[in-house]
Amino acid sequence: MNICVVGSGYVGLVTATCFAEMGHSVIGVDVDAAKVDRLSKGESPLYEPGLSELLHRNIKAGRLSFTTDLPLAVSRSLFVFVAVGTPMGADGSADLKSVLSVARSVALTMSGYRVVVIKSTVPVGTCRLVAEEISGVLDGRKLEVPVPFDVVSNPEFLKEGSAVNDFMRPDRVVVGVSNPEVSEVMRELYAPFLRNGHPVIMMDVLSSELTKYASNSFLAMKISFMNKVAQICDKVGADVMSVRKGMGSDPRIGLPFLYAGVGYGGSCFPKDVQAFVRTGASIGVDMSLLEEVEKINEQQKNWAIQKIVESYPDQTALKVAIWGGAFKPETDDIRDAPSISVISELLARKVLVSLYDPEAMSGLRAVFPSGVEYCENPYDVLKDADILLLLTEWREFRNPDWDQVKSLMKGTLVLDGRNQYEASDLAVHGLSCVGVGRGCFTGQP
Ligand SMILES: NC(=O)C1=CN([C@@H]2O[C@H](COP(=O)(O)OP(=O)(O)OC[C@H]3O[C@@H](n4cnc5c(N)ncnc54)[C@H](O)[C@@H]3O)[C@@H](O)[C@H]2O)C=CC1
Ligand SMILES: O=C(O)[C@H]1O[C@H](OP(=O)(O)OP(=O)(O)OC[C@H]2O[C@@H](n3ccc(=O)[nH]c3=O)[C@H](O)[C@@H]2O)[C@H](O)[C@@H](O)[C@@H]1O
Repeated sequence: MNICVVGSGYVGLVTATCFAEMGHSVIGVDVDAAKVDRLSKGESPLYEPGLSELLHRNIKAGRLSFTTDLPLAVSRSLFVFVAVGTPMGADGSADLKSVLSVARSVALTMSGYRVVVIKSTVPVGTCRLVAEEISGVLDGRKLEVPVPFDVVSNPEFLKEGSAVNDFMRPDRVVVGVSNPEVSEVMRELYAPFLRNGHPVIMMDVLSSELTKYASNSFLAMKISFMNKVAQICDKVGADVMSVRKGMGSDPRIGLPFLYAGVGYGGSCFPKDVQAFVRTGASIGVDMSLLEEVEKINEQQKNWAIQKIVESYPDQTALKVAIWGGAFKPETDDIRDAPSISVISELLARKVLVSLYDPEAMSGLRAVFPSGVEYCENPYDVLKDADILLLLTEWREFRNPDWDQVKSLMKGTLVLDGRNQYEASDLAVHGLSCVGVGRGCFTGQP
């Protein structure tokens, strides 16, 4: 089938590449000419495991191309996937400027039936707005025979760092349609991705739009809940990792997404929780539950600073070495990463900061061009550091050479913001480890 995907960011680029991998003819569109230029040469502008290889293969096979020319792409495609950004607006609601501007351009271009698929995360009711925008523009053109079209909601659930795998093997695909005839083509499109029995869940458009916000908000709520449990654990001397196991083994609760840490970040949870709160407010539904989720997350981002101040009330000439700056492992994305608030606060306190991250350093350099010493490997950051602070649980930080760590550092404190280490293991090497929600835990059952 002929598909165009508008927006070539984390979602759009993965969507375009994976559809091409399934044999479709795909055109990726973006307004950013420099991005399109790099993509046309087969260079991925973002780090996502497995993506570069698929990108190369499909460009070479002639199934995938990129352009800034939206009319050209729409003229050649039956499906127009919209995967542009929906950033947080000034009042916390989702900014739909890009989505609606794409809708208008599509309307001005399409000469025959098109399926416009909204993949961007958009508030409930947006597909209706998109359809109105398209019809309005069509009316403006006073066509004698109106061009038929369908607007479909197809929220995306991929996670950064495993985006290709999530798209190629989704747990489920949610599709919201207002015209039952379009369900069949959507099922056909996704069938090759769902060979393992996972379903395409068909529903009405409003429920589909809502499913996306309900899912992200629920996941954010699980994390904030565990961060609250971790605060209790710290006070009473319990271990949040044991509590997680005990709770999560109940299948009604489940183990995933119960990790306490330095707070959730990324381009989606923070903005989607806020947007969902705004949706509630706009229709008179009290969303204080989610306001609390957000408040707990903001507090949690301060965890490292609190621990540093407790151990070093005077921070004169203090040096903190940081491992990891990306908002999670396997990505170069630093949007709303907890590292940004931690580093800002450390610099405001005149603390010396050194940092290593395998993929996110160029992004962090743009945010903190001075004040942070960037190092090319995890051990260089440790020279004369008083504290080692783990903010992102990259695999390469899992089993470091603790003797080397100890010999390079001036101090002995390891702040484990992702609960990757056992205090008793580090004690053997002369290091004291403080985790999240296991601060008082001695390692003795
Ligand atoms: N990043 C993620 O893991 C996920 C994101 N989403 C949602 O998908 C949407 C896109 O997110 P990302 O891919 O992360 O954003 P992104 O910021 O990485 O990419 C958006 C792209 O759209 C382009 N763009 C903006 N306006 C355009 C226009 N008028 N015409 C053509 N291109 C345009 C931008 O230049 C950019 O390359 C958002 O609504 C987000 O909430 C959904 C699931 C996962
Ligand atoms: O809409 C989106 O953009 C996406 O948002 C999240 O995906 P993503 O933000 O890429 O990454 P996650 O793995 O969900 O992690 C988000 C944040 O939560 C943190 N987290 C995650 C899990 C956990 O148990 N504890 C925890 O603190 C991570 O460190 C990270 O900062 C969702 O998991 C995806 O399903 C969704 O498609």
